[in-house]
Amino acid sequence: MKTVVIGSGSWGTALAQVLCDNGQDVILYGNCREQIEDIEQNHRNSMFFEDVELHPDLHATLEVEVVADADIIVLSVPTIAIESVCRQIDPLLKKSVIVVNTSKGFHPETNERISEVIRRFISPAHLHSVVSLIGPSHAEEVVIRLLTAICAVSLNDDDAKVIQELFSNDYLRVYTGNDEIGSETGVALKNAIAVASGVLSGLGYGDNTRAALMTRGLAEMIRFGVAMGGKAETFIGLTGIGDLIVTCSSRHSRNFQAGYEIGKANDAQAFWKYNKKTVEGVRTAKVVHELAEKMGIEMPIVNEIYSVLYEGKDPKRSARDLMLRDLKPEA
Ligand SMILES: NC(=O)C1=CN([C@@H]2O[C@H](COP(=O)(O)OP(=O)(O)OC[C@H]3O[C@@H](n4cnc5c(N)ncnc54)[C@H](OP(=O)(O)O)[C@@H]3O)[C@@H](O)[C@H]2O)C=CC1
Ligand SMILES: O=C(CO)COP(=O)(O)O
Repeated sequence: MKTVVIGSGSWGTALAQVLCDNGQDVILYGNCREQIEDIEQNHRNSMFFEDVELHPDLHATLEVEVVADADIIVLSVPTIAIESVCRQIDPLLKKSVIVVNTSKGFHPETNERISEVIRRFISPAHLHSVVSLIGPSHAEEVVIRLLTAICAVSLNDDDAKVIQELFSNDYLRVYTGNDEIGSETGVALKNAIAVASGVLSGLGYGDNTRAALMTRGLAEMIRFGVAMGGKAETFIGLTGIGDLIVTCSSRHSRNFQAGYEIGKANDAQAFWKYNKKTVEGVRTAKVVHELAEKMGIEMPIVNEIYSVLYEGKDPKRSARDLMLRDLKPEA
């Protein structure tokens, strides 16, 4: 089976290397010449992994036509690019493929989950199924083969198993799941909570604060995910609490890092002016804030991070307002 990974950024490179390690037929497609040439000529992707030497059999190309004879297509681009990539590849496909989504977030305008976007823009004749391969997995650690566990989530159980077997090895353990709504809302929302975690650290708060944020953030993730149609128990798995833990407490997380800078400056202006990295939680905070307001779901942390990012609210005041909300039981 031939796999094409689309997106030569950090996650696409790390996942393509996993498949090389597993002896699979894989090629990485990207639209950035510098990244592709670096991989092909130097076995490195220095823009993302400074000193990591990549698998010698990892090949990368600027030619999107490689998707034509693929059996499996892995999408590793930011959520804002998912629609355009699907539109670009659909006319090129010659087989019915499994599309593996690895992005975490929602469509920036329609607020759809990413599996829904893929089903809308890849024609049924070309789409065998969608599998989301998601969970706690910083690319910086997977690329140096540190032990990691994630989940292949799909409405098609057989294809979830295909993807599980394709990617599993002695450093990457892949579970399967079928709660697409719960898992995809979980991995999206944890990014917004991770921005808040960074803000609180940047403001100088400590471990107690982070534990409180993660616990109450999880409560919001469950409330929102269940209202969208997901199962509560999914949120105590890898695509819920697992991904929340790794993103809220890791120096690798770009969501955490962005929040940290905002907290340190006690202001989000510099983030909007200078950030060039993929920080999915920022858009997710907006999508979830809007959806939750429409559906009447109580999301105090997401609403505060939305106010900091989009309404210029002072982060310190946001933290204080969260502490001084009406007192209530923990539920
Ligand atoms: N990094 C990680 O540890 C993990 C990331 N994810 C998720 O994976 C998704 C991708 O993130 P990540 O790899 O980190 O992001 P990066 O910013 O590291 O890389 C994104 C890559 O996608 C490329 N790209 C953007 N638009 C297109 C397009 N239209 N066609 C082809 N390539 C395109 C970018 O190219 P260019 O540089 O030219 O813009 C870049 O190479 C996100 O949703 C993220 O949440 C999930 C798990 C782990
Ligand atoms: O999703 C991730 C880890 O599971 C990556 O997190 P960041 O996008 O915050 O770096």
